[in-house]
Amino acid sequence: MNSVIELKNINYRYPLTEKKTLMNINLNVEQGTILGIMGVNGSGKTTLCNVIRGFIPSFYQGNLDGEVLLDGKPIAQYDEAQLSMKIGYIFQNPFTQISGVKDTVKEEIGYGLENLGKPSDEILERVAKIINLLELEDIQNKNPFDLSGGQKQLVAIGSILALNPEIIIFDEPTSQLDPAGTNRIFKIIENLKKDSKTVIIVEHKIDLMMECIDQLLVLKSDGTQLALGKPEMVLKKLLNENEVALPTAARVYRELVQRQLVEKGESVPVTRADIVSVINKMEEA
Ligand SMILES: Nc1ncnc2c1ncn2[C@@H]1O[C@H](COP(=O)(O)OP(=O)(O)OP(=O)(O)O)[C@@H](O)[C@H]1O
Repeated sequence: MNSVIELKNINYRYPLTEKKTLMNINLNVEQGTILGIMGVNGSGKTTLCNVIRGFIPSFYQGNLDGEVLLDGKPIAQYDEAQLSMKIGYIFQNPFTQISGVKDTVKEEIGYGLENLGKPSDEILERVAKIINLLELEDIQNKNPFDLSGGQKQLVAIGSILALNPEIIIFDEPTSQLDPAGTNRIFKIIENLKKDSKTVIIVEHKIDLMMECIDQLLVLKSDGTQLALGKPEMVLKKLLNENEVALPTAARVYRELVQRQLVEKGESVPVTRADIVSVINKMEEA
């Protein structure tokens, strides 16, 4: 498999701050896989996304050490236009993503394509597809500023998906969404993987995140890397730490092990199906 994103020994300090926000981060994301990032508030998840997108150091400045490679090439060798086409970034705050220059949701979703100079029939076709995918039919003619927070978040996601980037970074994409909207986004993420897209997701709804990720990175509160790897192995490590909250499957498993109802195995259940299978086996025994 091709390594799409590689971070080698990343250390970063924001301007005018004394403490580094990220320390010794090493990461490798293969094409068509989903990386989940977990960590408490302020552990550096958004900062890390900004490093991968190249906003650090170009926009935020500060001191960045280490290497960021995209498709094996240093990120500094890509210009901003190339990066914006290659990597879609869905910001934590959807309000910052709305362009402010379009009067309707459908125009807003097509705005990025328009900037790329795509022909209008292609824009119309792609926008219609996105509206259908995100179920935005009822609000497609509304002004983006007249939308609720959750609706704005869906429009912001739609604007990025319309551009069809190879890599998509979702920084807390469901923070404003109700359960139906949240499920829609996770379905879309699974479909992106089927389309061989590479996805990075930061999400506090960890149970849902566990259902779709291939690799899990956990940041410590001091900005260092606590664990990276297959979720079942990372969660095994987290069982003995109090650094972050565990997903439900792992918490239930830890309780069952502590009560000596199941024997501790090589890996830890990650998904709902995993823990159901542990419980079924326990009942059979
Ligand atoms: N522009 C900035 N200048 C200086 N420090 C910053 C800046 N942006 C973020 N920080 C600091 O960097 C640290 C990491 O912030 P970051 O937003 O990356 O964390 P996070 O893990 O994404 O948090 P959350 O879960 O709350 O979104 C925090 O201590 C924050 O105060």
